[in-house]
Amino acid sequence: MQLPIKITKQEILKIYKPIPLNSHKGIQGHALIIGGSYGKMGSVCLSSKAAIKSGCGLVTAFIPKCGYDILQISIPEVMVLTDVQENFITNIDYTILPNAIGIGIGIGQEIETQNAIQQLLFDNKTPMVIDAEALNVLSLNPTWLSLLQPKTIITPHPKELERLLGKWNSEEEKFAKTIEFSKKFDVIIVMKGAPTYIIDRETIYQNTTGNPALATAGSGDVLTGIITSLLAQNYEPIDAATLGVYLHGLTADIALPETGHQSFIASDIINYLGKAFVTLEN
Ligand SMILES: NC(=O)C1=CN([C@@H]2O[C@H](COP(=O)(O)OP(=O)(O)OC[C@H]3O[C@@H](n4cnc5c(N)ncnc54)[C@H](OP(=O)(O)O)[C@@H]3O)[C@@H](O)[C@H]2O)[C@@H](O)CC1
Ligand SMILES: Nc1ncnc2c1ncn2[C@@H]1O[C@H](COP(=O)(O)OP(=O)(O)O)[C@@H](O)[C@H]1O
Ligand SMILES: [Mg+2]
Repeated sequence: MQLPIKITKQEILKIYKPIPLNSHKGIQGHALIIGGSYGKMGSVCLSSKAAIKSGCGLVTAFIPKCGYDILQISIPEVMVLTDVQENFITNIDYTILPNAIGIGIGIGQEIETQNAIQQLLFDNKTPMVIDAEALNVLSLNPTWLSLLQPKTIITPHPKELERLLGKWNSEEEKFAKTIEFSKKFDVIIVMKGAPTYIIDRETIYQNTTGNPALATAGSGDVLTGIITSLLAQNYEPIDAATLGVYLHGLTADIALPETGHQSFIASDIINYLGKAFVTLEN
């Protein structure tokens, strides 16, 4: 196994692209966040707000009907498309042309939702981030993994990773299985944890930012929004993954003196994104 490449500020500055002075929302990228179900609309609010706060020009959320008012009132900057069903997603039908898709947060595992995910994977050619219950749906239907476009980014926490790979008996075996999976399906795996590692075939990246303040509900949903936004802005998938993970952790490091570990919540990741981006301009 190769030694991990540390994701430091020095490495990040090699890939970070400041926003051009003459940019406008039409060329800053359009991110589509697909997720949500009854009782889990907060995850989509967090993810789509994180996306619009990470530099893309437009964000659309595709959600079940029950989330319409919630989304529109929580984040007026985000556009909303709804499924025909009230409480969960059954048919992912849209006519917009997003530059990146983030799917899975709060989406649930209803059989109709599983079928809708399969249909999207059949049709989709857009760069994609797959998280949360969309990963569990892939674990339940492993043959669908062959539908993923090359360099799709998946962002499992340890339990989601275990559902995809099966159990491991040591850290070494976990990395070996993850590398094998990345090679087999040509996907980038963000192995969330403390620290987070990113696996791109045999290359391993190790994040250097973040702290236990991030151990709070919704912090992964926010990460999905950030990475999807960067993908929509035309970052290469591996660069979107490393920059996204670095900025996500950095928000918690910057916030810590003010919030402590305890009072930092997922919305604070979004609140501190601006300060995290500013460190890359100096
Ligand atoms: N406000 C909202 O709308 C929110 C909505 N959300 C949405 O809810 C959906 C379900 O997501 P989820 O991750 O809570 O459920 P699930 O996959 O069963 O994992 C839980 C189990 O996994 C484990 N585990 C997790 N992390 C681990 C670690 N670091 N290290 C080790 N183990 C770890 C741990 O298992 P245990 O250790 O207890 O066996 C834990 O009990 C999803 O769609 C998400 O987007 C949430 O984001 C919250 C805010
Ligand atoms: N102790 C910790 N140190 C650093 N990062 C952490 C720690 N605990 C959690 N995180 C980060 O928080 C995020 C949690 O993601 P996830 O479990 O998917 O949360 P949720 O599904 O509630 O949004 C991951 O990015 C993970 O790396
Ligand atoms: Mg999660």
